[in-house]
Amino acid sequence: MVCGIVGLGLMGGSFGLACKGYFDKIIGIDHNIQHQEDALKLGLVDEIGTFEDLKQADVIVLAIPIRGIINALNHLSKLNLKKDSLIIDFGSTKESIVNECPKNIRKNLVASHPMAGTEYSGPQAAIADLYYNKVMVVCNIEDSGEEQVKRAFDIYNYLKMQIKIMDAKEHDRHAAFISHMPHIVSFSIANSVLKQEDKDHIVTLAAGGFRDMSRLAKSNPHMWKDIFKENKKNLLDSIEAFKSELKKAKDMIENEKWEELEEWMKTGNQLHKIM
Ligand SMILES: NC(=O)C1=CN([C@@H]2O[C@H](COP(=O)(O)OP(=O)(O)OC[C@H]3O[C@@H](n4cnc5c(N)ncnc54)[C@H](O)[C@@H]3O)[C@@H](O)[C@H]2O)C=CC1
Ligand SMILES: O=C(O)C(=O)Cc1ccc(O)cc1
Repeated sequence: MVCGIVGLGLMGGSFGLACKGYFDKIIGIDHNIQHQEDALKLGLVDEIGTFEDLKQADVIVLAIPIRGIINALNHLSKLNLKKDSLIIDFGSTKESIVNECPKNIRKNLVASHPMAGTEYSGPQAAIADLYYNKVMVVCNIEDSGEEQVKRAFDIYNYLKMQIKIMDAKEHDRHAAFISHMPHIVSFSIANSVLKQEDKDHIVTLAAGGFRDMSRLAKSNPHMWKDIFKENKKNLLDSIEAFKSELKKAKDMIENEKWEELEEWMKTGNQLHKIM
């Protein structure tokens, strides 16, 4: 079986590494020549190709930013793909992808979101066990072909992933609160500390907590701009919810409601009991 991976960065590269034993051949496509060379050197794919080569692919993986995925789907809809080929996308939002997928290839697409990743990007960031034991959210499977869903699930099982089925609109709402807003908060922490503090004090006083809270601020701004743009409405709601908690904390501190503040923190302690 032949696989074509579009986007040889963290997600596409890691998929290539992990699926070596599943496919007979993996063709990699990337618009960045350096990334093509790195992907070959790192053994993420067997060869570098073009969109035309995807005509021979049984499985096509789109691991590029969301608008790029939608453009690629439009491009694929005009190619003479194998009849039952499976197209998987790894976009972090799902509603625009399922809504804007051209009708003639909608059955080929199994819209997926791996709840796995890191703050690093590019082929050098690829790791073989990125997907191992992680959740793969699959959206609106009723619009995908039966054969395609079966094949996608077989690949996810091969990767030892836990499959969860979700409606795309609901997925985007939940992802805004649980994944996207925390990234905004981390960037806000990084920017506010950079404005207030100098390098020496940051290095001296950065303990584990600060490193944990600011880790996501290392993430790729280009990729995240796309995610925030696609999920604008839900993201704004999640920022409002966060602002309201921050204001509550500020008011309790200002008015010296220390007992109330302690209770509020005890509520926050509950989160990690369910994860
Ligand atoms: N980074 C993460 O932790 C996660 C990312 N995702 C999603 O996966 C997708 C890929 O993300 P990453 O692998 O992290 O990004 P990345 O930046 O590491 O890799 C993307 C690769 O695609 C190439 N590329 C971009 N646009 C292209 C195009 N139009 N045609 C050909 N090549 C193109 C880039 O040169 C780069 O090599 C994004 O949609 C992202 O939202 C999903 C889950 C986790
Ligand atoms: O680095 C982390 O902890 C992440 O949260 C990575 C991540 C980024 C984007 C996604 O859509 C899913 C996971």
